[in-house]
Amino acid sequence: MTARIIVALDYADAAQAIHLAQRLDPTRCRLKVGKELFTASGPVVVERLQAMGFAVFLDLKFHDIPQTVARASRAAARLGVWMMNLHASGGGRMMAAAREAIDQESHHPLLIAVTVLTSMDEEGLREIGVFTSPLSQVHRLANLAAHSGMDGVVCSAQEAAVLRQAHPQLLLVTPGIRPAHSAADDQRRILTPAQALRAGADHLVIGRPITAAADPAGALADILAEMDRASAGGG
Ligand SMILES: O=C(O)c1cc(=O)[nH]c(=O)n1[C@@H]1O[C@H](COP(=O)(O)O)[C@@H](O)[C@H]1O
Repeated sequence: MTARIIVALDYADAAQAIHLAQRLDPTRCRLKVGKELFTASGPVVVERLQAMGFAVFLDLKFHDIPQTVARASRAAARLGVWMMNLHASGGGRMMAAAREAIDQESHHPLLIAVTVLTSMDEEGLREIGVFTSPLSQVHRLANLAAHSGMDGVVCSAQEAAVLRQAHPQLLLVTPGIRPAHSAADDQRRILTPAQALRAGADHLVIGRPITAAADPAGALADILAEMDRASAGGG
């Protein structure tokens, strides 16, 4: 159960991210460095977190022409990160180019494709010309990701059960996780940690419910306990 949680370090600078990391235990969670923190602090923050013993998910969601994404993916692999991601909607050629670039490196991060962002709903998809449900769009992009050599996909836990059946080999990384009674914030497709686990999620990305808590380590411990209960058949 332990390292299934990835804590999203959505901070404005390295000092705040390191401060939070110092309150967490690398045997009990992994950490995610996303666009805000990486843009502000660069690779140094990734290196510092790794030196503290944390496995790092570099969440830059690459989406560009195949050559640009391939070269960016190679740079991410050279940083030694555990996991990295790109947008499946960048297409099969883009994903395959990233796969090929990473395979040529000595260190191979897990390469994960984002399907439909958890902040999107059916109306949000319509706005961008996608006239189908989030579930069917997630399904379509997960199929493409699987055929393009991805190790896994990012999806909402609401879609995890269907994808678990269709793609037993794919890692399912699920943000949009909210313990019961916590605020949804800008997320639209959410589930609790226990529900996500039961749906077949491998890794749960959790930000504000941990980082905005008065006691982040305590909030993480509570979520891990809920997951333990769920996997024991309760919760
Ligand atoms: O790739 C991601 O990690 C991601 C994909 C997605 O569809 N939805 C999503 O929320 N995320 C990330 O997961 C984290 C969720 O944070 P909280 O909403 O604070 O738990 C943020 O860092 C998002 O960037």
